[in-house]
Amino acid sequence: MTGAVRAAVLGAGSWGTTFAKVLADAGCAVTLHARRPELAAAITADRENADYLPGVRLPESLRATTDAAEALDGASVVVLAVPSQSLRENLTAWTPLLPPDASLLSLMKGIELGTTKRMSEVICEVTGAGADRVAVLSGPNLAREIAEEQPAATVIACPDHQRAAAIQAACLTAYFRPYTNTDMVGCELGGAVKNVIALACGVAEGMGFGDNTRASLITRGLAETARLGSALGAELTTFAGLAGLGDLVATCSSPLSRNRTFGEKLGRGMSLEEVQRSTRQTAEGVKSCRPVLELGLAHGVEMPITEAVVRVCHEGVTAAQMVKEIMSREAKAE
Ligand SMILES: NC(=O)C1=CN([C@@H]2O[C@H](COP(=O)(O)OP(=O)(O)OC[C@H]3O[C@@H](n4cnc5c(N)ncnc54)[C@H](O)[C@@H]3O)[C@@H](O)[C@H]2O)C=CC1
Ligand SMILES: O=C(CO)COP(=O)(O)O
Repeated sequence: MTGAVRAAVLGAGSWGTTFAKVLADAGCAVTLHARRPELAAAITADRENADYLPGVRLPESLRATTDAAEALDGASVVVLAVPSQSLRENLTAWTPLLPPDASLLSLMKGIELGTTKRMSEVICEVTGAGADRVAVLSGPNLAREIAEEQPAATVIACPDHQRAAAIQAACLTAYFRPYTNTDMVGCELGGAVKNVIALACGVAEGMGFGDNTRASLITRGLAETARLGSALGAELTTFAGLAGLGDLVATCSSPLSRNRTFGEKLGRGMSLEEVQRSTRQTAEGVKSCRPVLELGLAHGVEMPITEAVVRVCHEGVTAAQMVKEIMSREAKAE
C-alpha cells in the first residue's frame, strides 16, 4: 500500500462503512472508526458489518478500530459519517487528532438544530479549518445499493476545485462515479432538504397514495429546495444535478430510504415515538426539518412541504390533516 492515499472514515454506520469500502476498492489505505469494540473487531475478523450491512463482504484491506488516533494517523482524507446532530460533539473530541492539512469530507445530509448551520459550517467552526479544506459528498447514494456495487454517480463539492478533484480520484471505482462541483451550499442543501421531502413522500405512501402524489411532492419539493438555495447563494443548476434532483428522486422512491420508510410508518398512523423506537438508524429529516424551516423563515422563503413535515413530526398534526393543509393552500402560478 506504499504511496496509496490514506483515508480515515469516522462513523461505521451504513454509509460510513459503505464509503470506506468504496475508498478501499479505489485503492486507498482505509481505517474505519467504530464506537463499539465488538463491531470494530467483527469488521476486521469477519469482513462484514452485520449490524448495518449484513451480507456485504468488505475488502481485506479495510481496517477497523475504536481508537480515533489510530484511524487518523497519517490520513490525508478524513471522512465524517456520523449523524448530523452528533457531529459537533464527535468532532470536538477528534479535532486535536486531525492531521493538519487533511481534507475534511462530509458525507452527512442534515442541518444542525439550534444553529441552522450546514455540516461544512460546523466542521470549519469546530476544527478551525479554512473553508477550502472542507468538502461534501452528496448524490443518489443509497448505501446498500453502493455496497452491492450497483453503478451510481455522486458529487464532490469543495470551493477548492483541486481538492475536490483529488478526492474524486481517491474514490473513483468501476461502480462509483463522482463528479466535482464548487457549490457547497447547493450540494449540502440538496442533501438535507431531500430527506424532509422523502419523509413527506413516505407519509403519502403510508396513506396509500400513488405515483401522482409522489411526483407532485418531488417536483414541488425541488421548487422549495431551489428557492431556499437561491436565497442562500447556491447555484440553481446544482438542484437539477445529482445532489439535487438525483438524490431527491432516489430517496423519495426507494424503500431502502430510512427517511421515506420513517414517513411511511407515520402515514400508517404510528406516532413519532413509536417509529423512533422501531429503528436504530438515522432518519436525518426528522430533526433537520425544523432548522430547514427556520432557514426558510429567516430568508423569507415559503417551504410548505417542509412546514407540513414539521407539523406532522413535531406538532401532533395527523397525516390526514397534513394533506388537507397542503391541498387547501391558496391557488397560485407555478
Ligand atoms: N445510509 C445511506 O444510504 C446514506 C447516508 N447518508 C448520510 O450519512 C450520514 C450518516 O448516516 P448513516 O451512516 O446512514 O447512519 P447510521 O445510522 O447507519 O450510522 C450512524 C453511525 O454514527 C455513529 N455515531 C457516532 N456518534 C453517534 C451519536 N452520538 N449518536 C448516534 N450515532 C453515532 C453510529 O455508531 C453509527 O456508526 C447521515 O447524515 C446520512 O444522511 C448519505 C448518503 C447515503
Ligand atoms: O441519502 C441517502 C441516499 O442518497 C439515504 O437516504 P436515507 O437517509 O433516507 O436512507
